[in-house]
This record gives sequence, C-alpha cells and structure tokens, in this order.
Amino acid sequence: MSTDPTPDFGSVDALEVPPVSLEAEAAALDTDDPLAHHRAAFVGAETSLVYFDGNSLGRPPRATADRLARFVTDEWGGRLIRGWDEAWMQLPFEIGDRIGAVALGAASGQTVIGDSTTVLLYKLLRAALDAQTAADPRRNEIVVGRDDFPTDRYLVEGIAAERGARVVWVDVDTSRGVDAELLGAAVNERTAVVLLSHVSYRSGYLADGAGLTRIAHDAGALVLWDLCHSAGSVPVELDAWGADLAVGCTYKYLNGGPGSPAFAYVADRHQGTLTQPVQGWMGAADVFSMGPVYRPADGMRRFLSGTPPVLAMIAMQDTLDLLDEAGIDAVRAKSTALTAFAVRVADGILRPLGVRLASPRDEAERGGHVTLSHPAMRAVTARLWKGDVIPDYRDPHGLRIGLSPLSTSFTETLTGLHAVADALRTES
Ligand SMILES: Cc1ncc(COP(=O)(O)O)c(C=O)c1O
Ligand SMILES: Nc1ccccc1C(=O)C[C@H](N)C(=O)O
Repeated sequence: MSTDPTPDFGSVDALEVPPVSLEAEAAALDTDDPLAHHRAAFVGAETSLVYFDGNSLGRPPRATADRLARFVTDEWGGRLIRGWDEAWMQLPFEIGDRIGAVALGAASGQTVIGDSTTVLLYKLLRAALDAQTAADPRRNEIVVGRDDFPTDRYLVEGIAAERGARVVWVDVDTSRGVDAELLGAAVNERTAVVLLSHVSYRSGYLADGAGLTRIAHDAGALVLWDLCHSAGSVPVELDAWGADLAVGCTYKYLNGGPGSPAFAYVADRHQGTLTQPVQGWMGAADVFSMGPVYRPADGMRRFLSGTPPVLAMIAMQDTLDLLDEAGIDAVRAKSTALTAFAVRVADGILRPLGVRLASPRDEAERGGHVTLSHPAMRAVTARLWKGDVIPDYRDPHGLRIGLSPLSTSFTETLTGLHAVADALRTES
C-alpha cells in the first residue's frame, strides 16, 4: 500500500474540466432554489424584462388583481359605509400585526399601517424627542447619518428647527452605513433620539440592529429604525433588539403597490407615554363620540391621525401570504445567494471595465441590493431602461441592483449584468 497521501489523478489532461459558464451556474442555482416557484406568482415575471428595482417598487403579485376587484365589488360596493364598523377600522392593526409577525419580529399590538413613511417618521420622531426633552431638557439632540435617505435628513432638520433641537450628523462612507463605532462616538447624555437606517438605501449596508440599539440605550437615547429596505427582505427582530420605534415602506419588498401606506412600530412599553403631534380624530380615544377635546387612544390607535387608506393597504396582503409560506429566513438565504452571485458576476465581467463595488463585500453586512459604481452609470442606467433592463441610479455614480428574493431569478440577474457590461462598453 502506498503511503503517499497524494491521490493519483493520472495525466494532467484528465484534470482539465471545462470551466462552468456563468449561464450554467445561474441555471443550476435556479434549479436548486427552493423559492424559485414563487416567481410565477408575480405579474410580468414571464417576460424578458429584467427587474432590478423591487427595492423601489415591488412587482404586483398576480393574486392582487382579484383581491382588489373583490374588494371593490363585495366590500366597498356591497358593504358601503357599514364596512368601517365591520372590518376597515381594524384593518390597519390587523395588517400591521401580520407584518410584525412575518417580517419584524414584533409581537401583536405594536405595529400599525398608517400614513406615508415620511409622515410616520415625522410623527414618531417628534413623539420621541418631545418625551425625552420633557423628562430631561438637556436631551435635545437628534442623531442621524449624513448619508441617510433624504426624507429622513429633511425631517430631522425640520423637527430640529420646530423644536429648538440640535442635529448631530454622523459622517458615513457612501459604501457603508452608520456602524457601532460611528454611533458610539455620536451619542451621549444629550442625545434624545437616534434615527437609523437598518439597510442603507445607497450602499445596501446592513446595520447590526441589536448592537446599535444597545449603544443608543446605553447613552439613554431612544432609537427609531427606518426599515424601508429591510421589511420583507432581511430578518428584523424589533422585540429581541429592544427597539423603541420603527417605520418602513410597504411598496418595496412587501409589494403593496405605488404609494401603499407605511407601517409604524411602537414598543408596548412606550405606547402609554408617547404622543404624536398630528392629533386627528382617528387617533382619539373614542373616535365616534366626536368629543370637544382630543384625548389619545390607548395602544397603537393613538399613532393614527385621519381616515386609514384602506384601498391602498389591500394589495400587500398577498405578499404577506407568500412570506408566511416561505418564511423570512428562507427569503434572506435567497437574498444573500442573489447578492453574492451578483457580486461574483460583477467581479468577473464588470470589474475589468472599471466598475467598483460600492456595497459591503461581507454578506453579513449586506442587505438585499448591490451598488456598482462607475462614472458612466447615469448614462448606463438611461440606456438600460430603454432596453427593458431596469436598475436605478443613485449619486455618486451608483447603479443599484435590487434583487427581490421572491420574484428575481439568478438567470435574470446574470442577463441584467451582461446588459450592464454591454451598456458600459457603449457608453465609455
Ligand atoms: C430609507 C427610506 N426612507 C424613507 C423613504 C421615503 O418614503 P415615502 O416616500 O414613502 O414617504 C424611502 C423611499 O422612498 C426610503 O428608501
Ligand atoms: N417611493 C418612490 C417613488 C418614486 C421613485 C422611487 C421611490 C423610492 O421608493 C425610492 C427608494 N426609496 C430609494 O431607496 O431610492
């Protein structure tokens, strides 16, 4: 018996295995993908269009056309004004609880569907700042990332001006997001509230939810999480993190449709003490008593203001059904596999053309999209849209590849990235 541990593979020729093409690899990944069958549940997935923008506006589920039609004929048309008492007054809480359960790690009674993300962020940020400064007037600073989504930054500036508060801007590398070190240096005994993006809209940087919440709490601050690019794409554990407040979009990975209303989360322990500034009748303790003065309702109702946009919250229920079936951990596994494949393909065919990865390379720090940077990306995006390849563009020089786990395939991802390479060759 030979003691040589090196196995004998015979001649060198026998070692030459033909390289697996990216096409074959994408096809194999699709075949092995346990969520692949969900793609057929979305309108348009059967066409050759490549959709890289599910992180701005998700595709419509096929089931939604029926659901909307049934709502118009049976509920709106059939029940008319009776629908409010019978179902619609509770709908913001029922759908909120479903989002909490499938996507946010939130026990029931803490999540509600309300206004736009912007309006809910305003209401909760004001509520948090006011409560903190009332308890301790020295706590009048709001901490926010300088690279956060514009609405977040504009709101913070507006609220600071309105309330005489101070803004503490956290400077962030545009390829990352606010991390533990940056946040630790920004918070102190003057911090009232920290507004944080869980997944950065620009880079896709995935923040450590539990870790950053702890850092804010250790400084005595409250945390408001912007979950727009997280909900339905990466697991969120608001209760386990000990988070205070959160807001997120429903038209991205929850496929609620253009302008579908946002959700708000307020941890149980804050619901009795926080009050928000848009005091409308739908947030009052007894809505139909129409009394002389506003008294906030108990529980999540106090974070509502006006009549809930019922029609606009119907569609998202189809994706909640799909998420229930698939489970958020499987969705995250697919999302990670998609972004990892996109990064590998970009390394292979786009890096030689001068493209730089403007997202974290470590998948543990990456959410559901990948940003690819090159000076020609604005023109490249315009060219791609004309050819039915739909990513989006964000300054500086960033092509965002949004990979919606339930509706995007690996082959679609590869086709789109080949189109990016072709467009870059034409544009540069
Ligand atoms: C991180 C983030 N926050 C807030 C918003 C704004 O939400 P809306 O326009 O629905 O108010 C978006 C997207 O539009 C976003 O990506
Ligand atoms: N609501 C929109 C309306 C029109 C165009 C884009 C959006 C987006 O959602 C952009 C997204 N928030 C982003 O991360 O860039």
